Amino acid sequence: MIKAGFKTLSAKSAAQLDGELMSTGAFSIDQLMELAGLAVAKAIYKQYPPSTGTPNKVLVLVGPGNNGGDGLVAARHLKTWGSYDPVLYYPKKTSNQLYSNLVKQLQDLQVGELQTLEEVKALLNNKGEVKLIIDSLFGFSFKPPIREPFKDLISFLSVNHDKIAPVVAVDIPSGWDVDQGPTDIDINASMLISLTAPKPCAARFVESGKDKVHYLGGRFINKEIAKKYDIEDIIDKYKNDDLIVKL
Ligand SMILES: NC(=O)C1=CN([C@@H]2O[C@H](COP(=O)(O)OP(=O)(O)OC[C@H]3O[C@@H](n4cnc5c(N)ncnc54)[C@H](O)[C@@H]3O)[C@@H](O)[C@H]2O)[C@H](O)CC1
Ligand SMILES: [K+]
Repeated sequence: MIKAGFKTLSAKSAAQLDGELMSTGAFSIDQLMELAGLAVAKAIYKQYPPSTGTPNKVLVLVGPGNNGGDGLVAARHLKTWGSYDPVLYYPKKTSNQLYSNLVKQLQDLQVGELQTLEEVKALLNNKGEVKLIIDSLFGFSFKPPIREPFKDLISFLSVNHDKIAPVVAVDIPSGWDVDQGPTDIDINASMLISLTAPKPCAARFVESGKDKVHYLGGRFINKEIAKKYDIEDIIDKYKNDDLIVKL
């Protein structure tokens, strides 16, 4: 599908491609998530380079699925690089070993965690403290309408978007329909990092304002798979050793 000058992958195709990579492609989810999260951190560093002095506080909103996992990996890289200070809000944890490992790695790096939505709101109301918000709540498996506590969280971000830090959406602006785009709840992202290939809602994101910034990351598919899913044009945007590309 071509929209806004780039080819897109529907929610259904994205899930199918993901499954194919991890079956016949012989990738593990850990590998894909590491590359996806690294791309998120790299794109953030490029678009929002840290200011000197105290590490820049980044609020990482972590959802219950793999989109949340990408956020946890990105948080680790940002913390390791030293000039960012990520803090997590991860209200619906799973007991899956992959996630407990990612959380343990962050705890070992002294990455803090907020326990309640009230704490999140209080932190964001403290004007200027948080420099960036990572939206790793929902990706291509999200099905509207949104449930709590995420609805309250995104509504707060939406209502206060002109007073708080910019939101960087991982793969999908959370709350949006993957194929249709905006719903009645808008996280008001300033930047979107599409993983593997943009989904149809990315076209709506780009059209929603001239300041919207769009990156591509998650460089893990070969030419054969790109051809099968008709996304060769988008994959060809990477040059040499690029891990991310600004679209
Ligand atoms: N190949 C790739 O591109 C890779 C992408 N990655 C990332 O993974 C997500 C997709 O992950 P998945 O686990 O399939 O799902 P989500 O994270 O989107 O969310 C599922 C999660 O959310 C719950 N949920 C769904 N709808 C709602 C709702 N209306 N309200 C509340 N909760 C909802 C659902 O129950 C699940 O718990 C992709 O976008 C990329 O970011 C991989 O990291 C690497 C490979
Ligand atoms: K997201």
